[in-house]
Amino acid sequence: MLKAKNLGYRAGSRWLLKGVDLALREGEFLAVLGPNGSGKTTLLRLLAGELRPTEGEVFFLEKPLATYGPKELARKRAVLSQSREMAFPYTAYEVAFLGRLPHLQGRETPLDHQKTLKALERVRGLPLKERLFTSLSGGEAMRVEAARLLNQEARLFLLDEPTNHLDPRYALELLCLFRALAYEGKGVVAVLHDLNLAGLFADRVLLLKEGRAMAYGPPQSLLHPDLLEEVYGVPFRRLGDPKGPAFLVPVPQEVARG
Ligand SMILES: Nc1ncnc2c1ncn2[C@@H]1O[C@H](COP(=O)(O)OP(=O)(O)OP(=O)(O)O)[C@@H](O)[C@H]1O
Repeated sequence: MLKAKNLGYRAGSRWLLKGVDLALREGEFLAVLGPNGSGKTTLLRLLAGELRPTEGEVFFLEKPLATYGPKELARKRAVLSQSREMAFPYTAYEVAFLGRLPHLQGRETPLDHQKTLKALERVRGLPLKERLFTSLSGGEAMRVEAARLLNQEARLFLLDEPTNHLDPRYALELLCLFRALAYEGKGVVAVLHDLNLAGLFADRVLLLKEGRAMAYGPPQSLLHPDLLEEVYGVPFRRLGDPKGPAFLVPVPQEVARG
C-alpha cells in the first residue's frame, strides 16, 4: 500500500534523508528506529505528504502521493505527530471528533458522534471527554489523539513516537491496538525509540543513521547488539531466552567490558 523509492530530502545544503527505500503491505507494522536526529520524523512527514521529497517518490495505494488532494489523503491516512498543540481550547471529545471531519458530507450525523464515543472508549478515554485538551497529562493527551486517529477510519496510520509519555501499561495497550488494526488489514508505520517494543510489535524494522538506511528487515535479524552499537554508538546486551524474543539493553562501556 505504501512504497518509497530512493527517497531523499534536503534542507539547504544538508541531506536530512537520502536514498531510502521501503515497502509496506496491508496488514504490516513497520517500526522506524534510529538515534536522535537520524531523520525518522523527516521520513514520516515525507510518507504523510507533509513534506515533498527532493529526490525519489512515494506511492500510496498505487498512486503517487503527490497526486492526492488534502481531503482524499485525510480519509485514507491518519498521522500522529509529536506536536500536541491545539489552535483552539477544544475538549478531549472535540479533539477525538476532529477525526470525523474528512468524512462529513456537509454536516455531522448521530453516527459520527457514536463513532467518536467508541473511539474514545477504545483508548479508555471516555472519562476525559469533557476535559479541556490543554489540561490533559501527556499520556492522556496521547490517548485522546489516538482516538482521533481511530475515528479517521484511515487505511494507513503514521505514528511519530506514539508511546511518548505513556506508562508501560498504556504503551503496551496502544501498540496492541495498532497491531490489531494491522491484523485487520491496515498499514502502520511507527517511529519508536524502544527497541524492545519494536521487536515485539513490528513485522519489519527500518534502522536509520544520519539520514541513511542502515538496515531494513524483520526485527529478529536486525535487533542485534553489534548492529545496534554501530548505529547508536553504545554497547548493547541481549537478554532473555535465546529461543524467545530478544530483549536488548544499552549498557555503559565499563559494564560491556566486564
Ligand atoms: N527544516 C529543517 N532545516 C534544517 N535542518 C532540519 C530541518 N528539519 C529537521 N532538521 C534536522 O534534520 C535532522 C533530522 O531531523 P528529524 O526530526 O527527522 O530526526 P529524528 O530522527 O526524528 O530525531 P528525534 O529522535 O530527535 O526526534 C536533525 O538534525 C534536525 O535538526
